[in-house]
Amino acid sequence: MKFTKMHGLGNDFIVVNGFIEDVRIIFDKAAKICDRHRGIGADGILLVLPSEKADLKMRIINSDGSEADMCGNGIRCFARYAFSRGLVKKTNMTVETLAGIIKPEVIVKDDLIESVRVDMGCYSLKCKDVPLKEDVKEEAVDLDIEVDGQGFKFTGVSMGNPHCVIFVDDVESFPVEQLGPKIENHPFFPKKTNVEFVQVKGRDFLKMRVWERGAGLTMACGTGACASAVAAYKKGLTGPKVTVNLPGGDLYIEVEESGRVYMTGPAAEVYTGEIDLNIL
Ligand SMILES: N[C@@H](CCC[C@H](N)C(=O)O)C(=O)O
Repeated sequence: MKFTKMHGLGNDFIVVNGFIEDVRIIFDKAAKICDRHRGIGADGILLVLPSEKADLKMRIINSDGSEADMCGNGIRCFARYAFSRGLVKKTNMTVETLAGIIKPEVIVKDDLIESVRVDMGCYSLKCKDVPLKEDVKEEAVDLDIEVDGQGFKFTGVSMGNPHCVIFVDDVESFPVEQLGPKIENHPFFPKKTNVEFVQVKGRDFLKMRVWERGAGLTMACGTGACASAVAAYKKGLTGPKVTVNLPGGDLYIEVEESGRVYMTGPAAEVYTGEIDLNIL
């Protein structure tokens, strides 16, 4: 199987072109392919597929083999891959995902791809959309959760995939690896959840670390950055446009009154390779 290794702020992916590869076997082998010691190694796999509803379809498989509805860093890599290989000829494209049609735009300057701006669709704070086990409130803002005997306030956000955003005083020293997996698997979240720990540094600046559903600690999460920006804005902690600083770098997020969210950031290609999946 031929593949391309890409990343968005260090959130890394194995991209496979489903127009030329038989991708069916990948679902069973995903965890082995993503293993950093015995496989290629990545936070996830992106499948490039034909679509009847959009220019292309993207499927996302987490490093534990589970399928995700959406991936923010992934869609920027996907758009760069599709544009640079001529699968889509225009800089604006539509991509079918399990979270609906997402619209990335490749930003080209001096013949080089500088960044990708993505219309991520609309967020939802409704408990049933996040989803939360119980429909406790009209909006999932400032709900209580207890882990390891400690209580936290969280905001549940759907960006097509589930997010639990927790504001903390000092994100650098926060025990993300200890509490992240417990919140990911907390009974509140029937489909599990991505978990963002966020420090407000200013009206237009957030610092965030993430524990991802199905992938654990990653250097960045695009949908997580969008969910954090939404939660901060809804709580009045920031304005609608923020830079979100993650361990892998910065993303720029804009939240519109309509609920539509835009994300801008880089996407990089690292190398192409070929692997015999029978040996895994
Ligand atoms: N890293 C991604 C999110 C990938 C999917 C996520 N782990 C899930 O299961 O929802 C991003 O950049 O958004």
